[in-house]
This record gives sequence, structure tokens and C-alpha cells, in this order.
Amino acid sequence: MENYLMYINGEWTGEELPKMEVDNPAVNEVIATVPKGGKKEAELAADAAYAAFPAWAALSAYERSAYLRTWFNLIQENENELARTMTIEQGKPLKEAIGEMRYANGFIEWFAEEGKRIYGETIPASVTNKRLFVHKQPVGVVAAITPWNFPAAMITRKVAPALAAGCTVVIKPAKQTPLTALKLAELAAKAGIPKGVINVVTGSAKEIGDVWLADERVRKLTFTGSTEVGKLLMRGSADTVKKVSLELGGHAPVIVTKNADLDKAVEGTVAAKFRNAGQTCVCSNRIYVQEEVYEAFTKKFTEKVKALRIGNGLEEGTDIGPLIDKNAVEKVEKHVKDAVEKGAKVETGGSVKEGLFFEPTVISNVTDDMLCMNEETFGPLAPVTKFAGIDEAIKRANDSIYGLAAYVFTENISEGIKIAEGLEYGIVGLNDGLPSTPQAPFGGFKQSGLGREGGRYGIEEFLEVKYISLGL
Ligand SMILES: NC(=O)C1=CN([C@@H]2O[C@H](COP(=O)(O)OP(=O)(O)OC[C@H]3O[C@@H](n4cnc5c(N)ncnc54)[C@H](OP(=O)(O)O)[C@@H]3O)[C@@H](O)[C@H]2O)C=CC1
Ligand SMILES: O=C(O)CCCC(=O)O
Repeated sequence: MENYLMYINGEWTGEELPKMEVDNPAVNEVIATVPKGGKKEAELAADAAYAAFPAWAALSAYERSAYLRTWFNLIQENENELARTMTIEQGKPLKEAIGEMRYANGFIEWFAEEGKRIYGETIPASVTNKRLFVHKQPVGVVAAITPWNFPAAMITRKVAPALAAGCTVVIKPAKQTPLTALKLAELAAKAGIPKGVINVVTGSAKEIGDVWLADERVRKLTFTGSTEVGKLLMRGSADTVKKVSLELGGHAPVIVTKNADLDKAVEGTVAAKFRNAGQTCVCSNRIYVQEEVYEAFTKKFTEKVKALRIGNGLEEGTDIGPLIDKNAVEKVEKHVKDAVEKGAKVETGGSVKEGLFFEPTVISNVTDDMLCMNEETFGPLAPVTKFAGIDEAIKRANDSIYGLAAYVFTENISEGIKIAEGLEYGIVGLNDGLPSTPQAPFGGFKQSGLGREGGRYGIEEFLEVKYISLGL
């Protein structure tokens, strides 16, 4: 078992602190410890990021890009080891962990280039003796608080654009998955990224978060996690009027119309639903199928789900790993029980296999009053229900406090566009179960969050707009 340290101001530190254990959820074994940092470590990290900011911001975009590119290369070289660490601390199958490492590194690659395209503007003045310019400048020190479900990508999706824009960062990874974060920091150090530019603090979420929220020097908060904690952080940012980006919960609907290619719809829905054992905020939670194809879709979908293999993520051929903890398992159990009590039929799965492993589950005859149709399940439960017309499907799909991702399957392009335009969601996969990619905007409507990550939108979140009026 390894005792990891945290990374503050270019130093590995925290040896003297109490330790927090990190488990492997597949075998319920402690695999490592990290220091339990708190107020003092959060302050030291903010001091370091603040001190490093002027020199980092003063580099040219090309110089910052070169650092990011070196970091990217090192991550690529160490992809297998990073993925293994991720599987061991998070549980996802190794093939998904490798996929996540590439996705995560894709943000570094993308933003290393995008930092070179932070364009300003000149505006025609209304008088002849003035010239009006718009510049963009880095916002300053950024606090990034990240979840356990994507231990690498949720860090790089925030840190890469922040660094490319000229910001410095303090990071608090989730307590379940700090090891991947610390290994990424180790490679950033190897890449020569100057001390203080990236800092990773492990420990008490509330103590660390409260310090950064209250710190006037932390000018931006970027968070991925539950809507509940997102709201707390948004409130906590008010006193220092920080810029805030939030990627919160989702409750993604899938709409399969009678014009869908059912094989494509089944494949896309399985991909959207069972990625990371259903523990993704863009995972589909509700599957609406037009009545003409309801039986056929449910049959094909169930067959495909039955073939998914549960197991330790390190074993070859595993499709579904364990859930992150006991609470996660209990939530899925609660949703299945509630649905069955209200009349749902279990087509496959429905119970715990062992430990934290929950069987991939399909339920049919689902109605809108069931918990699973309203609350984020965050597990491998796929509820299927029937609809008559397109307007009904759009209305039911939009009947949610969330608005992150939605999916539509149809071969009729006009119908597809009409549905996509009617959906109150930030991301729509039209015949695509996996729309996330570094060069596109990721983010939600309504209570799914604020701001966008990824693509050219993602870097704007780390920039201030400065208007300069020049009198001739
Ligand atoms: N949008 C998404 O991608 C995610 C959504 N979720 C949803 O949230 C549910 C609960 O998951 P959970 O892990 O508890 O999510 P949380 O929102 O609690 O955790 C996300 C991050 O926020 C930190 N955090 C928690 N409380 C505070 C606080 N008061 N101040 C500062 N930081 C804080 C956590 O730290 P620590 O780990 O140390 O507690 C973690 O780093 C899931 O079942 C799922 O429905 C969860 C994860 C990701
Ligand atoms: O917020 C999440 O659940 C992680 C993001 C997954 C993705 O980028 O597709």
C-alpha cells in the first residue's frame, strides 16, 4: 500500500497529516492513503497559485502551449499506468479507463492549441478621435472541485483551458479518486510546469472548499458534481463575486421514434446508459419509445443488456464494474423497488450480484410517477416507457429540473431536428449515444449547471473581457 502526498507549490507535502484511505471498490480493499488536508493546506495552495499567477500569465500563449504539449506527451506515454490506477480506485473497466485517459488528454491537446486563438476585437467608434479595443485576460486563480466518476477528464477539462488562458489552479479531487489526480500532477511537474501553477489538495471537502470560497484572490470556481453541492458552492461564491462554472446532475431522456433504425438505437442507448456502470451525468435515465416499435426495441435492448459482462475492471472482457460505494448501490435498489411496486416489469437484472456490483437492469411498463423517472439513478438501471406522438415525447422529456444531455434516435432527419430543437437540454445526441468530445461544448440548461466546458466556449470561462478606449 502506498502513502501518497499532496502537491502544493511544487512540493510533495502532508506527511505529518492524518491519512484518508482510498479503496478499490471491486474488492473492497484499501489500496492507498492520502493526507487529510484542511484549512492550512488550502490556504498554502491558494498562496502558491496567487504567487505563480503573474509569471504564468505573462508567458506567451505559445510558451504555455509548449508546457501543455509536454504534459500531454507524458500522459500519453504513461496512459496504461494512469488507466490502471483509475480502474483500481474508481472501478470502471480498464478499456473505459484507457478511453477516459485519451479523452482527458484530448482536452490538454485541444486547449494547448486553443490558447493561441484568444482573439480580441476592434470596435468602430462613433467619433473620429477614438479607437476602441477589446482584450481578453486570464481571470486569475481558479479553484477546481472535481468528482469521482471521471477522475482524469474532469480535471483536464478544467485545468487545460485554465492554464492555456494564463490562469493558475488549486484542485480538490473527490475523496474516492485522488490518486489519478496526484499522478496527473506528478506528470505536470515532470513537464516542467512551474511551481504553484497546479496545486492538488486532498482532504476535508468542506474545510478546503470554504477557504477557497472566502478567498478574494480565488477569482473563479469550476465544479463538477451533485446539484446539491453545486448550489452550496454557488451561494458560497456570492460574497466574493467569483465567476462560477457548474456541471451538475442530469436526467437524460432518450427518444426512440418509429422511424429509428432499431439496431442503431439499441447500440446508442446501451452506450449512453451503461458507460461507467451508469455513473455519468450524461447517462440516459429515461427511455421513451414510440408505441409502434416499443415491443421490438425493448426485446432487442434487453438482449444486448443481458450480454454485458459484470466483473472486476482489470479483468479482460468486463463491461460493467462495481458502483462507487454502498450508497450508490442502495440508490439503485431503491429505484428498482419503487418501480416494481408501482407496476414496472423487470426484463433483466434487478439486483446486486455481489459486493458493489449491480446487475445491468432493464425495466419496462414504466410510468412517469416512478422515482427513476424523476431522480438521477447514477447506476445501471434503464427504464423503458411508451409514447404515442412526438409532441408528447418532447413534453415528457422536458418535464425535469435538469437539462444536461438528451438523445434522439430517428432516421427521419426533419423529425430529428424538430425534436432536438424542442428539447431543453445543453447536449443532444442525434443518433449518437456518445456525443462528448474535447472540441465541443459540454454543459447544461436549468439546474444542470452554468457555463460550458470543452471547445472554444470552454476557454472563455477562464477569461475576463477588457475594453480599452483610446483617445487620439
Ligand atoms: N455531475 C456529475 O458528474 C456528478 C454527479 N454526481 C451526483 O451526485 C451524487 C452524489 O455524489 P457525490 O460524490 O456525493 O457528489 P458531490 O457533489 O458531493 O462531490 C463532488 C465533489 O464536491 C466535493 N464536495 C462535497 N461537498 C463539498 C463542500 N461542502 N464544499 C466543497 N466541496 C465539496 C466532493 O468532495 P469529497 O469527495 O471529498 O466529498 C467532490 O470533490 C451522485 O450519486 C450523483 O447523482 C456525483 C458525481 C459526479
Ligand atoms: O459529468 C460527468 O458525469 C462526466 C462527464 C462525462 C462526459 O464528459 O461525457
